[in-house]
Amino acid sequence: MIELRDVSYGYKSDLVLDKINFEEEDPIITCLWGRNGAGKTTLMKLLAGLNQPQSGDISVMGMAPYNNQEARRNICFIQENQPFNPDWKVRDTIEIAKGFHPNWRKETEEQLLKLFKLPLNKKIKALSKGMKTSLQLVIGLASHAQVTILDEPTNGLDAVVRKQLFKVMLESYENHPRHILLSTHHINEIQPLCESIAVIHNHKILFHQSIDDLRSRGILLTGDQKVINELTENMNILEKENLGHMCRVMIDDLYTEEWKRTSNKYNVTIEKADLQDYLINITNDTEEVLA
Ligand SMILES: Nc1ncnc2c1ncn2[C@@H]1O[C@H](COP(=O)(O)OP(=O)(O)OP(=O)(O)O)[C@@H](O)[C@H]1O
Repeated sequence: MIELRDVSYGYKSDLVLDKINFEEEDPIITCLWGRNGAGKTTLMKLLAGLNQPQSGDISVMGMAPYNNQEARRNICFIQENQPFNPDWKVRDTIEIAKGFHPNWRKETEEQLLKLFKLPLNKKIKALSKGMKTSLQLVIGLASHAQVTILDEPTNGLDAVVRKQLFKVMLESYENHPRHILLSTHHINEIQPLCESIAVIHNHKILFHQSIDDLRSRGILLTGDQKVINELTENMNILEKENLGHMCRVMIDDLYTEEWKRTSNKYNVTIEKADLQDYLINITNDTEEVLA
């Protein structure tokens, strides 16, 4: 459905994406995770055909998206600050968006409008941040575009609405599978939705894998420093904190039954590391983490 081959892109002399490769063959919900400025929006704009790669090839449903109206009919890209006309009403904005998306589904539109309680007669400039995000989501999801790209889709939404939104999004995806790419830097809230995750770091796709596999990575061990040092020798230590003669470390390994047995044997406490903390640590290039 989407494919990027050796794609590079930068702004003036700043390289953002360096010969990246990324592919999703089937309908799937993918989370694109990266730290601030990692290049998530840049990648999304390339996929949406708003920018042209400086080298490499992009294919969306078999077509290069840049400057290609036919390819763009398959794509709905909702940016973080969607440039809606501030003087349009919510109702008009939805009507105009409909014209760009041949797969538009009225029932998804109505379901989401009800969920968000959006005031149809209000002008864009009079909407709160959460209302603007809600409007973007109505368009993004009701478009039923084969490739739906949502940049930071939950900004400004409260916890209750976010939960309901995820339910609607999953139902809509299950009834009408399509590729949904969501960017975030808060994986914990979005991970129940996603089947795969791609992490951008240092201009590259650091990894792209199933979210289930990622969930089992990252272990926290707490215990006597000497014992922990021996247990973790030659391991990739992501974080270390000394607490008197005790210490607590995060290691990059699978949280397995074997690790549980080992920690029990050596009187060391073992916990599964929080996913967001794990991602932050594996994308932390500063030396002090390991001090
Ligand atoms: N129009 C632009 N002109 C110049 N530099 C830009 C432009 N847009 C983005 N950049 C730079 O490109 C890099 C990647 O930005 P991008 O917005 O793609 O990252 P991001 O992962 O979406 O970040 P965030 O999570 O903070 O939204 C950053 O260093 C940013 O400053």
